[in-house]
Amino acid sequence: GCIIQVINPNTSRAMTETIAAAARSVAAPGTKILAVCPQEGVPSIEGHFDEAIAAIGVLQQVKLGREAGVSGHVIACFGDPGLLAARELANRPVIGIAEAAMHMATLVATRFSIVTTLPRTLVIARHLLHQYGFERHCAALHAIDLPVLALEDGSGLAQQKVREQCIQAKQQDGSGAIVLGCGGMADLARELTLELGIPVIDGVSAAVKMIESLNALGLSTSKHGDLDFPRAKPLSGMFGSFSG
Ligand SMILES: O=C(O)C[C@H]1NC(=O)NC1=O
Repeated sequence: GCIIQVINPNTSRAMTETIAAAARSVAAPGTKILAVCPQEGVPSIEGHFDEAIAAIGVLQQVKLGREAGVSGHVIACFGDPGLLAARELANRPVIGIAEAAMHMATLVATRFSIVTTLPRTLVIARHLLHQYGFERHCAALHAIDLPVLALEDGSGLAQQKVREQCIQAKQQDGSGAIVLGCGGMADLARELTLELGIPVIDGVSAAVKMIESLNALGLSTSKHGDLDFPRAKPLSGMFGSFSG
């Protein structure tokens, strides 16, 4: 069996549990999910500053996962923070939930919509569409205009807003699939797919199955070229723990 490390880059334990449950719901019988989050950092990731802080925690967790011998790593935040840096550190596959969900959407529809949290994070999704080459596949992006942790406040308001945005996207965007733009929405995909009759895709579960596929194909992060391990050099202060 194999172990897949699923990293919630924010420090919200409730969201880590939501993410872990989504990962476990699709994991193959022989796959163990190791759900983690950084010891220190940001409680939610809602912009460029938060992403920069969260990326350090992602790298610390990837290093721990590599030392524990995990068979792959999932970065369970829709901004995929630290993705390429993590691939330099890792010897196994590293997949972000945004790229995973976007890839899956292109396999079932010619165009997809994205539903995320705060309007200010729409630009992050746009940057990823450009980076991954999916701009022409994305018909529209929507935000529920609630903070990320509203998904964990127990009121159900954020979940209702996600549902409303998905219904609007299905009716207005001309897209055949919808990508959920937050790790905290991971538990909503199955029910929304059934209720709305359109593929609603969660990147956490998509990424877990992609890691299992890469493992089954004997494929892992290429260490030939720019994703080779970082060049050795003395790292000072808090970064010393990355040395060696
Ligand atoms: O960008 C967002 O809205 C969602 C993103 N932030 C976060 O803390 N986890 C996420 O998936």
